[in-house]
Amino acid sequence: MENLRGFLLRAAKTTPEKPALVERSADGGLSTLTYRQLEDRVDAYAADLDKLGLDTGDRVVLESDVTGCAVAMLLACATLGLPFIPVSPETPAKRLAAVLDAAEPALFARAAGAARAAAPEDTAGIPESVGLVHFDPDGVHTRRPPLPRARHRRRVVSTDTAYIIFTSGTTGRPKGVVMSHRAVVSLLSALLTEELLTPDDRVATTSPLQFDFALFDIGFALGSGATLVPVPRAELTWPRHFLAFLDEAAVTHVDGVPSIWRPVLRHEPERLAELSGLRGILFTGEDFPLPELRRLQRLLPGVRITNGYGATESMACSFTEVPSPLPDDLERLSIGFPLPGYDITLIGADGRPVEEAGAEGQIHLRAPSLFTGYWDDPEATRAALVPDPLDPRSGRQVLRSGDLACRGEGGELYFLGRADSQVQIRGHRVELREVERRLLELPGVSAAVALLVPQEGQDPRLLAFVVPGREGGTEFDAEFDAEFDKAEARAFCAETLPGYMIPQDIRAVDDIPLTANGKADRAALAARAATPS
Ligand SMILES: Nc1ncnc2c1ncn2[C@@H]1O[C@H](COS(=O)(=O)NC(=O)C[C@H](N)c2ccccc2)[C@@H](O)[C@H]1O
Repeated sequence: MENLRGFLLRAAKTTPEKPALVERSADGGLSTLTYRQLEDRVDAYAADLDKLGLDTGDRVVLESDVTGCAVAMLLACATLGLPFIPVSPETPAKRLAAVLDAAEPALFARAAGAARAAAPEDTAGIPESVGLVHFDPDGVHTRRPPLPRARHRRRVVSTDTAYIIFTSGTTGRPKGVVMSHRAVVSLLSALLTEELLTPDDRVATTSPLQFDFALFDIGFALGSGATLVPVPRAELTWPRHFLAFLDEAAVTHVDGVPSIWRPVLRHEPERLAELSGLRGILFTGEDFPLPELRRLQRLLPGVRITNGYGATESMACSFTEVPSPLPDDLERLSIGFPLPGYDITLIGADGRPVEEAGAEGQIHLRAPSLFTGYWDDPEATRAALVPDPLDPRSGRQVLRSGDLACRGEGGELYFLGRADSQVQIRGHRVELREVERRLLELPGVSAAVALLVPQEGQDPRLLAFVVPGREGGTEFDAEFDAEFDKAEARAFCAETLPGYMIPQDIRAVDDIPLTANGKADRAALAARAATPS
């Protein structure tokens, strides 16, 4: 029976004494949780939760960083058929309120020791109707029991909801991506065939629990019988501490979005090169700027770098090894081919399948891990889960991804950007990623973001921000800013881009503001752009 708990705790039967998690302990050392200890904690939590009288399908908001207790709590929820909704302790109160309002959970489970748990009225922001518990290595502690409810306890089946990830939908109302046990287990099982991990691997995970990259890492590591090593946020943001932690925990793999490497590449390239035990790096979520990727490869020759592509609505769909070394003339990374048992059709603007190489189409995904739908939003669901364009009468649905792609000569896929990021300037379609790619070819630039800032009654302004990154990097070298010649940069763009795609303003910045999940925060850049440079 496909259930997240069964799949993630398989190793408890075969190698119970192996470490499932290695994490920073309160005394500053490292603590280990074996698969048996993890399973015992899952069962203890499940017994405590069961006493609260929740019903199959009742939602549990799980507020925590990625820790052994959080993994045990989400597996306890999976055991009882309680969909969990992961949120980070840093989630702003307003956003948390929006998620609680949409999800109407029965219970709020807060990691003891988290900042908000220490607050005097830590029930603030949690509606009276929602129960509140704290959890720690000793168990689940009830602060406020959930309201009594009619119970229709039933068996948990594989199509039941394992979790709901609320993404900050562009419209402001958070969209809840509902994922079933079967969907998650099928993705993780398909991934096992890629043999990216062995049971001896120690996988550092760097994403917040609210990002499905963290849930993927938990499933990827534990499903492989390997060891999960959560990197504390406080240590992730300091390059020296980050590298020291990876070394101390003898990490063999590091999973994270591209931006986690920017500070390390700039401030500690030498120490990075000394990481001896590293075998693999996996990134996802957005393009990895090629200048930074080349430097990472040069510093870590022999480390396999994998480009994971996909959306929360299917968790993932392709994993492609980055060529090593990257050919000098390589312009963009491929997102390769879908996992075994997955299939992608590119659909053109005319609604017909795109066959020829180089032609652009929207990714439509056939997969066993498609999401159930958006929580309480049938309209958004219908827009994303559409009839199979190749077989409309079959009743089968495919994910209309919103991503554009084309195929190379060998059939491999290239991500071309979001369909909704197609922007128009003076009636011309602007491909923001084309602008970014050209800026990345400018000597001394290591990252670039292009964006359109709408203007009242006028054409929107095309702006760009670039991050300096010399070989061997140093602090934000002031002379870069002084010498960074905007006119020269614009002329450089003009050599290959049509006039309407040349940024009207290009600014050198020390860093790119990031979203909670570590992606470039274009909204923050647009706001920054509004202030005179
Ligand atoms: N490798 C990429 N290059 C370039 N743009 C990308 C890429 N992976 C996504 N994206 C973009 O990010 C969107 C999905 O964003 S998301 O729903 O927050 N999901 C993720 O970012 C992570 C994803 N669920 C995942 C988790 C774990 C393993 C693999 C993939 C995609 O539609 C793409 O636009």
